[in-house]
Amino acid sequence: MSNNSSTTLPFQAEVAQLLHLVTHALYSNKEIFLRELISNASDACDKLRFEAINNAALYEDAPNLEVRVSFDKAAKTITIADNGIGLSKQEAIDNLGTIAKSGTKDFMSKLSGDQKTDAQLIGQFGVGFYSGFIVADRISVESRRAGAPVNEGVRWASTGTGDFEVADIERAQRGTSVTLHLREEAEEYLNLWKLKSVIAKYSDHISLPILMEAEEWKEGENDQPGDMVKTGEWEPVNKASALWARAKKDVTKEEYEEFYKNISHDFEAPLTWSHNRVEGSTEYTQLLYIPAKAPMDLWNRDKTAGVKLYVKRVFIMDDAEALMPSYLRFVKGVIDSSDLPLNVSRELLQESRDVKAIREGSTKRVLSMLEDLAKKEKSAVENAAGKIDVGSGESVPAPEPTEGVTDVVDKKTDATVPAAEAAVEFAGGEDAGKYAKFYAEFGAVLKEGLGEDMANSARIAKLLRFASSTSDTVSVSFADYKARMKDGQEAIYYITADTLAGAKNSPQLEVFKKKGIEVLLMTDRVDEWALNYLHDFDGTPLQSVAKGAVDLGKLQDEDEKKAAEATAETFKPVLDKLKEALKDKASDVRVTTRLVDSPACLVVQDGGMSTQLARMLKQAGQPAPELKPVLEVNAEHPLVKRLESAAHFDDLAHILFDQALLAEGGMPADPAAYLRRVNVLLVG
Ligand SMILES: Nc1ncnc2c1ncn2[C@@H]1O[C@H](COP(=O)(O)OP(=O)(O)OP(=O)(O)O)[C@@H](O)[C@H]1O
Repeated sequence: MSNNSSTTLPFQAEVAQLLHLVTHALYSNKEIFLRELISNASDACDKLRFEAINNAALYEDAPNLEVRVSFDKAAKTITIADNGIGLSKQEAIDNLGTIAKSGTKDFMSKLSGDQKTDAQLIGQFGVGFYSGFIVADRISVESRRAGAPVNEGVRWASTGTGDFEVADIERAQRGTSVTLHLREEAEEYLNLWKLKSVIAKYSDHISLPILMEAEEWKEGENDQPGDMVKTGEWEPVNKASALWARAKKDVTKEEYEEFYKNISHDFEAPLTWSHNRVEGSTEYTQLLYIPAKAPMDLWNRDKTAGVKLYVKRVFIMDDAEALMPSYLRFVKGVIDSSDLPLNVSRELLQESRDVKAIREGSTKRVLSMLEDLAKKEKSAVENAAGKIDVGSGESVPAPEPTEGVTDVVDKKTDATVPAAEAAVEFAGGEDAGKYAKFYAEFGAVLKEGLGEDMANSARIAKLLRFASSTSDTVSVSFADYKARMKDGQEAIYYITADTLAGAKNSPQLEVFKKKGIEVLLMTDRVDEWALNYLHDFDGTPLQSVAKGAVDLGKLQDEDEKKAAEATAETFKPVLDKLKEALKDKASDVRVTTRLVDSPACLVVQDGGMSTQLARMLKQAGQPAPELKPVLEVNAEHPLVKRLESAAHFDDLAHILFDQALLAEGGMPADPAAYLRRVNVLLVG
């Protein structure tokens, strides 16, 4: 293609769709365009700095990286220019005409047409460059990639409708300048003060200098009114120091929150954060945030990373798994190491012992943040209940000594205050309810840690919360449960089911209810899998009430046991007949004491896969073993008693089995046969 020739290309379909939405849904939040474009400019400078580690020539004759924001009142334009890595023509076509993000289709399908919820979603998705079209009806970009010849510049222009134009240009400066031709409604931004205040609000933490041309007042001549005129001097308008590198006392709550919004694309403030300088064999600064809301791609395995690794302020990578285990994939933030080598490949870094140490340290830090939130919540609840437990060390234990960690300055989430003081401070304060909020959003993800992070599984177990037969809200910890255990109770009992109602009304629970024994109700899909990895809590075994024979240990009195054995004996002939009738479905049939109101239930062998998990695997198209559960019958139940003299023994036997299956949310293997049998009995 010869110089100056211009080509028109269509946007990828998703871009065209997104552009339409962006301009409409984000209109009430239009000033974010400046944040997005400055953030791109800063990323481009980070990329140059990284590439220049091995190729200093890329700096050409301009080693000072910076972003310049300017405006032209007469032409009604704003320009954001950087001297970063720049774009080649092909990169401009690829990056400014398509959306390369994974999960784009999924995201598009979630949009509802409701502006408010869509705005939230789009915000999370990160519209980046395209946000310019909220305020501009035309954008032109001029760029040259660092190191490329002057005649390999590119101009990209679009009105943000169906297509864009690209042309070859000559461009002396490396880097990119983005010029927004403002819509009439956005002309308020043609004002130094306005632009400065938006930059201060959103981009103060950007570590590069953001420069604007200074203005001064000039008196009018010949009776003309005076005006502000540009002086030709460029002045920094941001603090230009990486926020995480500043001392805690110099960073306000608002700045921390704004930085979070910037790196996460979240509209909502985070629940909490922790900012520390870690000293020891590996030295680094960590600024880690817990979001208040789950992103829509929380379940997307190859989602974009939340934690970025810098080495001495140079952005290196955001490989999620290398920095944070997958069960903490909701964490956002920055880690800046002062002693990792800068000039090694990303692949090598992922293998590095230092990176592993950083990952371990950061995992521990996140767990302490969560423990902290949980403690604050507990003391708030206790105080609300009038149990002021100041400084007992119970509600707010002293912070664990973390070797080699120095607090950068004062406290935020890091409990550097003595326990007693902390308990008073937390009582019912703004932290009340935060852990519950966290748990509702991310509890199911956290549970994956039981299987994924054995080293921390005891800490993770303490952070888990469940509903129980005495509490519908997901608020019961294993420790709460243990504190309420009955004298002589030897296990923590739980049941897994698809729904809370299913769990609560499960026949397996009947004897526990009768005896007033609490049972934890687990309804997350991940529970069954995660619980496989947790055999006990603090020395007390965990026991599924749907597995193995019911064993209430010392809670079952001798008389009951004797009576049950006697019933089993007299009932033996019926049991044998039942076994024979159900030999294809049940691995065994036995009399149980676990039922009170129901005639029968299904259990699996101890250590076996539950019927619920097998069902889930099947639904997910995974191979699942054909399970033959044990049918347990309640010999006191009238329906079971009728078996002895039943004319339709076989039908009744199958009905008992299928009903037990239905009661736990399963489906008879042959529903039509089930109905036929019920009908035979109804008319008979
Ligand atoms: N000033 C710039 N200099 C160089 N490349 C840029 C610049 N602005 C954008 N780009 C390129 O265009 C791509 C798309 O930008 P866009 O803002 O849409 O998304 P992003 O920055 O990748 O993602 P996000 O905004 O979610 O962080 C960028 O990844 C980058 O490659």
